[in-house]
Amino acid sequence: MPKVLISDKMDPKAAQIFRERGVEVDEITDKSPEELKDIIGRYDGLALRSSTKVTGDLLEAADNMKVVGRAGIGVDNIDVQAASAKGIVVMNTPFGNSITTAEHAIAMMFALAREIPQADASTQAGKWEKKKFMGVELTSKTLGLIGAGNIGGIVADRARGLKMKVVAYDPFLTEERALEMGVEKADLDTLLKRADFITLHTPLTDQTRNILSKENLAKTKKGVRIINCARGGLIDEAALKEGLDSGHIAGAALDVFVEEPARENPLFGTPGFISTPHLGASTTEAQVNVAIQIAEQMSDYLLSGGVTNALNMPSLSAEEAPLLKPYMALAEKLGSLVGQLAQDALKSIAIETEGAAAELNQKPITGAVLAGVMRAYSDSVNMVNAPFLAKERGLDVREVRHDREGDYHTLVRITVQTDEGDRSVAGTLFSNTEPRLVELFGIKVEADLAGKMLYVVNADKAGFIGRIGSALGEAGVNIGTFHLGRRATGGEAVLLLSVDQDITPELLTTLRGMDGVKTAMALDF
Ligand SMILES: NC(=O)c1ccc[n+]([C@@H]2O[C@H](COP(=O)([O-])OP(=O)(O)OC[C@H]3O[C@@H](n4cnc5c(N)ncnc54)[C@H](O)[C@@H]3O)[C@@H](O)[C@H]2O)c1
Ligand SMILES: O=C(O)CC[C@@H](O)C(=O)O
Repeated sequence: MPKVLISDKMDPKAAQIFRERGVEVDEITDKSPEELKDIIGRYDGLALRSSTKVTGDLLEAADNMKVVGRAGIGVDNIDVQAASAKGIVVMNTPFGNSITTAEHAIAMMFALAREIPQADASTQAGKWEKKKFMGVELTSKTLGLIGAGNIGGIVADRARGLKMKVVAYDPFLTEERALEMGVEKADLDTLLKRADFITLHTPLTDQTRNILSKENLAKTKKGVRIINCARGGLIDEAALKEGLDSGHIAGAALDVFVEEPARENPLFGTPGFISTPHLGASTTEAQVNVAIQIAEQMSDYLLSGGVTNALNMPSLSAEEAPLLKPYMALAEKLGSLVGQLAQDALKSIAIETEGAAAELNQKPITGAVLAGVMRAYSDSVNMVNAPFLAKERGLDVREVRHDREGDYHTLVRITVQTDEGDRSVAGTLFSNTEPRLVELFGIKVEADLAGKMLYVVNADKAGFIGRIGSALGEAGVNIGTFHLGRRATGGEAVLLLSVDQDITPELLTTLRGMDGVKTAMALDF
């Protein structure tokens, strides 16, 4: 009988379902990382919320682990890459707590507008300070929505019901979807300039970390009120405190913090600041939803191999799995490359297969491409829900099979339509197992997409490669592999380098300033 550990406080329904389905279950919460490491080897599955940190170090000791299940949305407490490397499926419950979290953001907005926590504390202290608490109305105010996915969409809907105007910034939001949501699509600077309230609903990624930086906070309207019920790290907390202290920011409500549990924080006690201890998902309804869903999904996988809402694996039958596995790795890498490189809202994606690839079930390949593309924008996307999300957001997805064999015995090509035109990448499998990029925006290359990489587009000029090498060397960045391609001698050339250290924003600025460089970007696979 498979054995599961529930390591965070979870609704009792989860344990009940595991037992009813024939899975043995232990509920052991509040263990230190060392204590957890000592016992993790006994379990086939780990069910958790946000407290347990599933690090590479913990997974090293998880010798029998087959599935890690997050009863919730964000998986930033799970090292998905390390789990995948160990063949452990990671699942989440992408929709179970969305309404609850959206309602928490709206509650925080009301609390800020009317200073309810402060007025409550003052009244209960016997002060009756009627003149002190002069609020603002929400009606007719502009709500700036950063991140217009599941939760952002529900917040927008509720805010419109409150007669607010909603302006949304989300690179993945199409005009059509914005229209359907009744929101105005805007760039970040416009949103910052116009919003009376700003609410954040993005995952924490390299692109969203400090999205409300000191510089961006300075661009906001005087008297703005800010809500974060998504992830700590989206706002520069020190800059937020400065803004509150100076009076530029009238109020801020945080449910999430850079360091959690946030037992101490410089923001505590700042006038205009209110907080909750990561309660976004904490309602009876949401906790029952996510507990039931995760226990059912994990039991299915452990008992019959059925896969639902996995972040690192598509739904597959037992016969297809071995044939499709290398193609899905290729498809996800190509999708991830396109997602990282295309910085505009994508309008359409065409997934073409040639040769051996065209003989296979296209759905898992498409799912893997879409999951790769959208992982740059969302951490709740997976190979199962990616096609559904793409459709919901108005993204046109086309699958084209070509019977002909081209230069390669098997090929997957992805073409995306962006505001800047069509862009296409293609890859093949070496020895039928090893994914390789063979074409990048029309330029022939040959590269493995893995780990940290640097992408540079430059004018093909003598001495350029030496200068790039020196710039990386001076920054202490070691080059692992070096791939080069060009359209024509002296024309546009691309460099794809795998590197051992992080490409810092400072290094990117240096590279972008070099003579001949048109684009320089850090990529991660
Ligand atoms: N406080 C809580 O308890 C709680 C509960 C549930 C979810 N969350 C968090 O809320 C966040 C959103 O959840 P969701 O279900 O709406 O996710 P989602 O994937 O449906 O939506 C995220 C949206 O962010 C957008 N986005 C990505 N990068 C962006 C960028 N650079 N700028 C602007 N937008 C960007 C995506 O395109 C997507 O539309 C997640 O991080 C999740 O972990 C917190
Ligand atoms: O489990 C929780 O309480 C928080 C969950 C939330 O952060 C999520 O990402 O789903």
